[in-house]
Amino acid sequence: MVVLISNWSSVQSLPESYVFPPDRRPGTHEIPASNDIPIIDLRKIDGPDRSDIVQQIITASQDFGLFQVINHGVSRDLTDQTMGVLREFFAAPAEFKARFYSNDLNSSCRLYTSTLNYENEEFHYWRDNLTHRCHPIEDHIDHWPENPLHYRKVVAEYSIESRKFLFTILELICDGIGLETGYFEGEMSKNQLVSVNHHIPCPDPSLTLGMPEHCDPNLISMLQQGDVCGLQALKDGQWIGVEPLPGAFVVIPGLQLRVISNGKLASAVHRVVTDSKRSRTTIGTFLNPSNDILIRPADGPISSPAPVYRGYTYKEFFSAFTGNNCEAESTLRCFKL
Ligand SMILES: O=C(O)CCC(=O)C(=O)O
Ligand SMILES: [Fe+2]
Repeated sequence: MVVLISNWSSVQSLPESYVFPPDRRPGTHEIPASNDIPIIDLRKIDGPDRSDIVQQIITASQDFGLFQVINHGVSRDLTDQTMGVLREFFAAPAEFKARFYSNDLNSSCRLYTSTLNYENEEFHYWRDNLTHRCHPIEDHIDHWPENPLHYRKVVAEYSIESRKFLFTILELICDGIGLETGYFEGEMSKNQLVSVNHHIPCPDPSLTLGMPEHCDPNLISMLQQGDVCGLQALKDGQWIGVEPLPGAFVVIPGLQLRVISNGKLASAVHRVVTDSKRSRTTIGTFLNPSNDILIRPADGPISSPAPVYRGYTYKEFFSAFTGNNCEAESTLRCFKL
């Protein structure tokens, strides 16, 4: 069994297998958190300001492919409790965590380190990951950790609330790009994952990464960052830091939104750098289409004058994505008309 980094009690120097080739290292140049990343306030979503909020979301998705959301309606109590039980999970004894070790994409709960391809990868990423399948909850919850106390109850409530939040954002996007209400319901968003990244303090953040540069291949993602910096997004060829705002969610439209919007919405390229002093835990919630659903640019003005991608099943897309080393542009080229 692979050794999780969360099982290491103290690491004085970066093991060789985590040292990236020089051209792929993040380096020592400090990347500050950017004030430019749009922050969308949902407080007035039910009043006359709704159309303004819709416009802010569309502009942020076009310009950055990523934005932060405050006053999103998920209680601080719940986000804090969820972070609490997940951090306790990673602090638990190695023997307890070993029960969840798996790299099977279909398992209801899987724990692994670096990537699912640990055995064959050239170098490792500085992270452990625990992914829960969570929709419908009753199909999966019995396979989630049962410790610490209330773990299942808290993570289940979080997954329900985060799903509601993502549907609120998707409805606003529907309004903004002229799709009928409910376009993203059903098979389009059938599979939901709560994916937790945990990074222990890293002896040399300049030499390694917590997650590679990537776009999310799914429909849409949200992230609860905790309070340690690490997420960076690529904007106009430069990396910019995404500030961990207390209580905020980061939203990242996935590549499926890019295709459905006929290329009008962007999906930010992002990566995770490590921290030398503090451990970092983040909670991602991903909505994914079901494997056999047909994805294509939506009908209507959004696809005018003509669709630029052909239709495909999500299964086909995902297989092209992994076949293209999870690189967004080369994957999308396979579906360009
Ligand atoms: O942990 C983070 O800050 C980002 C995670 C992420 O990009 C992902 O899981 O796809
Ligand atoms: Fe991501």
